Amino acid sequence: GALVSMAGRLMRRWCPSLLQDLHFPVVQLHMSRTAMRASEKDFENAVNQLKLLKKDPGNEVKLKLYALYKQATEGPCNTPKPGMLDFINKTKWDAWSALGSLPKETARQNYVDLVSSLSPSSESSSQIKPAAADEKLPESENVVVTSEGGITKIMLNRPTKRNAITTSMYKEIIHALKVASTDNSTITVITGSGDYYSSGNDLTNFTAVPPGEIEESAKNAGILLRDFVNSFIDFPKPLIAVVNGPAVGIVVTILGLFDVVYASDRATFHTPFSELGQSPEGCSSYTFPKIMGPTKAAEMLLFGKKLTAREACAQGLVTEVFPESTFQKEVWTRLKAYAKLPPNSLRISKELIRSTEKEKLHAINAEECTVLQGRWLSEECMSAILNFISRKSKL
Ligand SMILES: CCCC/C=C/CC(=O)SCCNC(=O)CCNC(=O)[C@H](O)C(C)(C)COP(=O)(O)OP(=O)(O)OC[C@H]1O[C@@H](n2cnc3c(N)ncnc32)[C@H](O)[C@@H]1OP(=O)(O)O
Repeated sequence: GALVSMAGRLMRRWCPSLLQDLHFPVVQLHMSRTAMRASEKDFENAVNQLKLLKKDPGNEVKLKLYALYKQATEGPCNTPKPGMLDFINKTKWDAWSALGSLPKETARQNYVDLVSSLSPSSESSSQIKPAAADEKLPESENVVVTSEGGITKIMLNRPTKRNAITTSMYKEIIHALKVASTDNSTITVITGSGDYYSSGNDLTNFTAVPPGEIEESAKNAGILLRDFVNSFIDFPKPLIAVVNGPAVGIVVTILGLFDVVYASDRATFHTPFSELGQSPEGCSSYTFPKIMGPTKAAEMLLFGKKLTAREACAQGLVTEVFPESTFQKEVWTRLKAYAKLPPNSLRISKELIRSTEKEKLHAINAEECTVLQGRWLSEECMSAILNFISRKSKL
């Protein structure tokens, strides 16, 4: 105990030197610029952007940046572990080593994402604005955003297509979450209109691609998906899914990133990736085994087992199930009460609950998107999508 407390005191005393040390990667990056590949341009920009930061991001973030930088430029940590009393170098080594075999490209991307989350616009939005009059946010036809009584509601509104998510809807949801993260609401809710919560990715997103542009299109879809999932990972306020009916694919996988999930007893939860020649996304390859255990997760993610709302609740994916007849009334009564809680307290508590996982989730998201990008170009996936379009297959 005495040793630990002495170590703590020393660590605090040595903190300034830790901060100075962590500037080292910036200098080294410029020396090794010639070794960069094309996609490293963003990385270089991020390093420059970091130098413009007005606010010190704190030791924890600097340590993450250090580790990501080392992983991105040198790969996995294989240098000898510094001695117990070499606190600073040991802390840095631990952070780098914790990234395990994270691919260099993913580390680079995570570095860029982390720096962009520290940009001046994020800095200025770290505080909730004081309560103001309820406001109506700009609406689009397929994603309807309203804000009232401390609740921002993002409603998927394409019921004739079972609320399938088009490319522009992904962008609209990203935008809606960005606005909601700094508006005067306390909580944010995502729900669907009509009978379905959502049938997931619109399978025609991939069919209007001219020949010769398929690879480029898969790459763009990978970037869009990564940004979409990142906006859930980083969302700072309580995020609640009101699952009004069946849910398929991406809208199921991202549930592991929500704080609370309420479901009607009519809802089902289906992730038919293998059937579609695809692979899990939305960080579900990590969150599902963590939430429900690896064998239950495998049944869903590998074999596409569809869960009822009650089964999903028993597995921990859903918080509570309500009878369809009283679902809307009960859920919204509860949410209205939650929205009266102190917003800053909710935000700070969410940060405590989620912050330790954030970096890992970003890494998993990037990896899942890379894998999925490859899957979209596969024969298995293309023929599954063609089957759906030509109505030979339905889930
Ligand atoms: C860029 C990021 C990519 C992220 C990747 C995410 C992966 C996933 O989300 S995988 C999941 C993809 N979703 C599906 O495979 C669902 C496919 N849909 C169905 O199997 C069925 O439509 C249904 C079981 C959801 C509903 O069946 P139901 O009999 O009630 O209705 P339908 O007559 O089939 O559909 C009505 C209407 O809606 C269109 N539609 C439904 N789902 C989709 C969809 N996912 N993509 C595109 N269109 C969809 C369906 O074609 C019908 O349209 P028409 O009335 O014009 O024929």
